Amino acid sequence: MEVALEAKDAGEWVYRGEGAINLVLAYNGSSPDFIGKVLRIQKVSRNESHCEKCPLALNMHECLLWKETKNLVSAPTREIAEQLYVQHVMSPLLGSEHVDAGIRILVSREFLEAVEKNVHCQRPSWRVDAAMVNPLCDSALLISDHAFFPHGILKENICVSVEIKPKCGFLPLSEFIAEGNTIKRSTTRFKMYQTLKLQQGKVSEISTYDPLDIFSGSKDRVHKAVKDLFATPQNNFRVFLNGSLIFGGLGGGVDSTSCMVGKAFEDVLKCIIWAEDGMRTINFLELVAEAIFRSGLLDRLLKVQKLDVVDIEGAIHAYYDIISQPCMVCRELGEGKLSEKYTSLHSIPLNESLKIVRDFLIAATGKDLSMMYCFRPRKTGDLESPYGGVLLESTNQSFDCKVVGWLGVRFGVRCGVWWFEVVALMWQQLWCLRVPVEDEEEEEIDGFWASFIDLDMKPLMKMEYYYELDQQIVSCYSQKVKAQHKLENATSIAEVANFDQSNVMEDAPHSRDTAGNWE
Ligand SMILES: O=P(O)(O)O[C@@H]1[C@@H](OP(=O)(O)O)[C@H](OP(=O)(O)O)[C@H](O)[C@H](OP(=O)(O)O)[C@H]1OP(=O)(O)O
Ligand SMILES: Nc1ncnc2c1ncn2[C@@H]1O[C@H](COP(=O)(O)OP(=O)(O)OP(=O)(O)O)[C@@H](O)[C@H]1O
Ligand SMILES: [Zn+2]
Repeated sequence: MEVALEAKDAGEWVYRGEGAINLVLAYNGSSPDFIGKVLRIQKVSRNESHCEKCPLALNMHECLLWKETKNLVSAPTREIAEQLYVQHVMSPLLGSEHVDAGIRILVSREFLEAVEKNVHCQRPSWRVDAAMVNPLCDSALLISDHAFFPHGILKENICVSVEIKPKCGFLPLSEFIAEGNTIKRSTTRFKMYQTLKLQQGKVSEISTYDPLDIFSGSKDRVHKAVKDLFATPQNNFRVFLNGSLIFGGLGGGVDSTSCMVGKAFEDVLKCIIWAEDGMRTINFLELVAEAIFRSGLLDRLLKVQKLDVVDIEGAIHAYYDIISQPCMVCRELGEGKLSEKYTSLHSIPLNESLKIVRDFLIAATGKDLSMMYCFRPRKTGDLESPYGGVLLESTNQSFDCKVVGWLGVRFGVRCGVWWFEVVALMWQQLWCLRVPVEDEEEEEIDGFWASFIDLDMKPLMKMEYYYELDQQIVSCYSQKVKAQHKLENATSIAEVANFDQSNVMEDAPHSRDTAGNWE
């Protein structure tokens, strides 16, 4: 592989966003090889005393775990293994038409250092404090820029894209959930985690978003989810206009840099939603909900997430068997409390333990990925679009059907007289775009373009962390519920007055009573 990017190229790459592990740059130059692409560069934590070259390939136990997946264990570096994981594990599960595993290209150290300098002031400060571009990585991932419609980043086109990180969309049923953690069966991890995040200062307010709504399959609940995401975007909702963030936080988490709010967002939507003032945001959110609902993408995603059948409280036991270490969880429970179900989990064949943990980690990728939906209005009078379109004769407004068909529907609602005309046209177009896929299912690809991003393989060594975090989340939330009950039941005014909620929250529980409930 020849070095593709040198220091002189750094100026053509602009900051797009970042997560905990990667920094993403969009291409702003004129090379046909890079137009329509983003570059995903690995970061390194500032806490690490020295930068390492990108870590070597999978460790021994990971090789055991992924041995059945084509070429994964023989990959010379972890980065290549990760790319193969997207290609051979996640893409078949989520649909190859919605996943781009990307290609790796060589980058020089000088390129990475120049990029680090160039983007420094655009990065959220807490992300800067936490990590920097790893200058010792010699390659980066080149992926399709999902903020734009495929096959055409034409300067004159307007493209609005929406990024959603839906998180875990189901309540666990696992028999391995401890009695004291029963609350997990009725309250989402997302909701419980909000309490802990607030306490740790990772978010500034509790999100109103409920992942069960977006995965519900009910149009009204999907619409509610989108409105809630808009109200509390955190790192779950972002909107880009031609690749520039116009709504949501750049780095996620506590950073709530809403680049545009209220009137400003309403105004910027003028270029895509042709409705009267005060109605554009509402219409836009309905458009997004409609796209999510019709895409069916979340049904696929939910299946992937549900590969986690036994929950971390079951998978952790299988993990210790894989790494051939004594199980810390069973040890902590002690002889007296050790349930038969855990001991039987330790006596299953290794292949079954491997499957449990493998499926758990695939599901973990599914619970952390994001989706990008892309919308584009058609230029007035342009009937040559490769995507087919709808012409609203009354206003002479055309829509690229693959992108914004549903805008037409909303427009009809607002302007009653055009309603029937638009709906009739829409159905004709949508029907044309239904395509048969394997196993005779029908998949709808109408109205927008949708892709999955951030499909990283989760390291096996994160299992203990997952277990600890899960316990912490439940314990913190249980404590809050208990405190609320106490408050509700307080009979005397003095008791209410003396109640100091912040003390309760700061004093996060770490022990259980004899029934296994959090104290
Ligand atoms: O555990 P969670 O649910 O907090 O997920 C982590 C995410 O936190 P979130 O709650 O979405 O803000 C977290 O996102 P942020 O850094 O908070 O934006 C990462 O996505 C992390 O994955 P990785 O370490 O980058 O591979 C995610 O870790 P994984 O659990 O997916 O390994
Ligand atoms: N292919 C893409 N097209 C457009 N934008 C992208 C693409 N990939 C990533 N981004 C943007 O860059 C941001 C960071 O990317 P990504 O989520 O892959 O980073 P990460 O460090 O792996 O995240 P996490 O902390 O969730 O693990 C995304 O939130 C998204 O806004
Ligand atoms: Zn055990």
